[in-house]
Amino acid sequence: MAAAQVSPPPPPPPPPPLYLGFDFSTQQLKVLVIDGNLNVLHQDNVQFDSELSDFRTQGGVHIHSDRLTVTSPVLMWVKALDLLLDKMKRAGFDFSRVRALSGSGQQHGSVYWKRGASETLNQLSPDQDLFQQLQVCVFSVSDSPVWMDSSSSQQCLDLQAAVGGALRLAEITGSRAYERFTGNQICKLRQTRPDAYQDTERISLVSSFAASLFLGDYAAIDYSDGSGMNLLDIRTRSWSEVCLKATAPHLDQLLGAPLPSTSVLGPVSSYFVHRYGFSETCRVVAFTGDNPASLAGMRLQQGDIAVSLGTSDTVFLWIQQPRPALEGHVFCNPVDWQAYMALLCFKNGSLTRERIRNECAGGSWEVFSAALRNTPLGNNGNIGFYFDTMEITPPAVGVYRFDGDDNEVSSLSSQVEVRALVEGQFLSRRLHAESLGYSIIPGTRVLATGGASCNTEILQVLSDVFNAPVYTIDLSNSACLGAAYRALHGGREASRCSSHPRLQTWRVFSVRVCVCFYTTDT
Ligand SMILES: Nc1ncnc2c1ncn2[C@@H]1O[C@H](COP(=O)(O)OP(=O)(O)O)[C@@H](O)[C@H]1O
Ligand SMILES: O=C(CO)[C@@H](O)[C@H](O)COP(=O)(O)O
Repeated sequence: MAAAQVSPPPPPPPPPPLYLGFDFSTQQLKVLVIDGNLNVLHQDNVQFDSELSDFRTQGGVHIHSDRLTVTSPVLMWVKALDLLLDKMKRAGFDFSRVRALSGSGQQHGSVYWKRGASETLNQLSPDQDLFQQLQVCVFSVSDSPVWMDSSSSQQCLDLQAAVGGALRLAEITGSRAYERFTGNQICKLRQTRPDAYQDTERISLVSSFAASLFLGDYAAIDYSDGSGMNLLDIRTRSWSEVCLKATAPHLDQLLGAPLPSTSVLGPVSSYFVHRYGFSETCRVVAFTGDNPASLAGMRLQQGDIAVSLGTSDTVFLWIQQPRPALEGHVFCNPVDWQAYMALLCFKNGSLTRERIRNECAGGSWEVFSAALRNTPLGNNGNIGFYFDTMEITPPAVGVYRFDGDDNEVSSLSSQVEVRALVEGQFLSRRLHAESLGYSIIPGTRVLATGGASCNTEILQVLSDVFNAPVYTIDLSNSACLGAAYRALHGGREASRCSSHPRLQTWRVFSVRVCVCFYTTDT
């Protein structure tokens, strides 16, 4: 008699796919993992100063002796990626489940690939880490200029003169000439280091540099981060001939063609497949700037104002039509290619708060927060404006303190100084936003993110000064989250859908008392 046929049990379903978002920001490299239901499953980071101390950065950068030039070692970013992926591997992370990855980078910074570098990128051996293979002969400039740099004033003046003035430049590129914007940095490099420039075969932004590592090939610059270069025509979304010509000959060949921020660039390079076990089908979605990625991560809606408290403080919002001005920036929108985002950037943000914390609160955020709790809203009229380094908005430097009678004073008591700083910072964010026409009206939501947004006392001051409720989500690195969302949606419009579950997790800080606003010219 024939034995009864027992069919084997069905194979277990494959584990659900995952999506990675990276953020190459000023002080650290971060990663965040989500599943297809947008649940955050894992987060990790590498701090540049402490975990890569051989590079001797402070706050992720080197400030040069002229106090204007600010750079970061490009190999530090490469080594940070080795370290982060090794940490994840050691923690047992299953890279084979990653269906797509994307990322963001601090805006405006530039990376210069040496002639022949693309071959090295194409032929990476999985037996060695990226740092070992990229440390020689791959970068023509080892110290990348970053967003904190303000050493290209002459190049800014020249560019504005060449295109017909500051407002004309703003009409084309979304911004008047700014020192940190990449085109002016490229122009300065060409003039001051012609040999290094001649030896360059490709120029990337920090975001497209990071995407290139994953792709094993040069990644395109996306429209949104490309808007921070003073080179892209934000309406035609192509390089502006007049700006290119004024910056460097044949620059378009060094930059490659820009692409929509939602582009899928291709599969991850075989290096990552063999070294970490990524699937060959894992896709790399275009990387973008950290502020554009935050806009995606915070799911900004029309009328919302986002305040990012990272290394820089930024204020940004989603806009439908560009209205470039002499202050602030208009970038192409990273989520909806027909829309735009407006942004103001303040250089003296977290690092200035850290200085005052060190001087007035013994280096403790807890003591700093207690000072905010123990001082009254409005600070009895005491106020301060702290521009430790040349500010971007407004272009000013120095520390200015005023007492309740509006007299300039040289010092304030510790607790009063803490409140004077934070109120002064947020007052400036509000005044500059309003002077550009961003209205804070009943119903406006202020959405806070970035490292300092974990501090509830700071958020309370933000709410009081903006006279509006401030919302946060339960994690402060919205750039990473936005990058993971962008990976998940793989360039699809769906990333704009408003019925997002994370909206349920916003926490609100409400206005305590209607603030009596200061009158000041700053
Ligand atoms: N508890 C806190 N209170 C205020 N600020 C904080 C707190 N924790 C971290 N920060 C600030 O967050 C900053 C880093 O923010 P983050 O968004 O991670 O920066 P970036 O993305 O630019 O590297 C630090 O410089 C620090 O001053
Ligand atoms: O220059 C700008 C925006 O224009 C900065 O916001 C940089 O993008 C750096 O971002 P963080 O590291 O401070 O988040």
